[in-house]
Amino acid sequence: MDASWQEWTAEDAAEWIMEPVAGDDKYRRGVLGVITGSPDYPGAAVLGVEAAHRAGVGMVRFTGPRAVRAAVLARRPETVTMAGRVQAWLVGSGIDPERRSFLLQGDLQVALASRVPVVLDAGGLDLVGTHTAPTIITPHARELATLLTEREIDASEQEVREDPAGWAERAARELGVAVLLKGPVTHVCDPDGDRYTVTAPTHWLATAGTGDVLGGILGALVATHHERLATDAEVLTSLAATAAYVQGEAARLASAYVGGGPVTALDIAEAVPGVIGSLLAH
Ligand SMILES: NC(=O)C1=CN([C@@H]2O[C@H](COP(=O)(O)OP(=O)(O)OC[C@H]3O[C@@H](n4cnc5c(N)ncnc54)[C@H](OP(=O)(O)O)[C@@H]3O)[C@@H](O)[C@H]2O)[C@@H](O)CC1
Ligand SMILES: Nc1ncnc2c1ncn2[C@@H]1O[C@H](COP(=O)(O)OP(=O)(O)O)[C@@H](O)[C@H]1O
Repeated sequence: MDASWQEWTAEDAAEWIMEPVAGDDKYRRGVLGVITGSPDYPGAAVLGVEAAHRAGVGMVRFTGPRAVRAAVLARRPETVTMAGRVQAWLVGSGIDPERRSFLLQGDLQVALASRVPVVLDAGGLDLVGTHTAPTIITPHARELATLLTEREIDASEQEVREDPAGWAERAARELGVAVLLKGPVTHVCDPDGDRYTVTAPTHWLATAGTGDVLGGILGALVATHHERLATDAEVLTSLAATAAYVQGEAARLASAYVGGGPVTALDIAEAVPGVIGSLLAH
């Protein structure tokens, strides 16, 4: 690996966990707006919302089709489905970009016009460049290749897998946003030259829905750091590296709990509070 990439450590991550203080309430802590899931992929919405709650956000406001809302509320009744002000957005997990409904297009326009920081995942990746708010994209190799090819930068999934550092940097430069490129080693960078890696501590992470969980953790961290982000958008990369670190450690912890056995995405979300607790004790 290129020596200019810095591996993110527990000490680094511990600096980016916002602990509540006496003067806080749910709004001061930060509200995350979530537009994820679809009738085809309701589970992605459930997983992201679960992870955001577990990562310690003030509130989650969820927007989505009725059946998806019902699934989210069945798992996490703490979620608010009434529209209102938010401090950050998580958009795209479990959404098919080819099948965005009229209603969804309207919700996306409102979200992206609000100028608060945005995490774009999966079916929201093509929205990059349509708004001016601080933005981080969270593709895996195939999604990054597709996104770049759509912007007339030819890239194949194989090429991205072979040189994730190079393609993550190129994407950040060409698209003008922060990039978290998922993989066994996750690469996080931005156009200003911040470059961090997070090496997954277990390969059990390679299972359906763990990326949706990562989106929820990152959304929560972005929402809880909204005040800092208002003056310093560059910290998006530190928050993203922290999210990947927390996700990886949660997977390790969940797997250790079953003697090194397999974990599901929901197991990982449920292990997030334990990881955050140990980071705070650091
Ligand atoms: N619980 C949920 O709701 C979950 C929801 N999720 C949500 O799903 C959405 C899509 O995410 P993704 O990563 O699958 O997207 P994408 O890059 O388009 O991949 C498609 C490519 O994979 C390939 N392929 C398919 N099957 C294959 C096979 N058996 N073996 C080998 N290849 C196979 C397929 O190839 P094809 O079959 O077309 O030849 C195509 O190239 C996204 O919104 C995400 O958030 C996920 O997080 C999971 C949990
Ligand atoms: N071989 C691997 N070892 C460890 N972690 C992996 C491996 N492959 C993928 N990951 C991680 O698993 C997660 C998968 O996310 P993603 O590809 O978005 O899947 P999904 O869409 O099913 O949620 C990412 O956080 C990625 O970094």
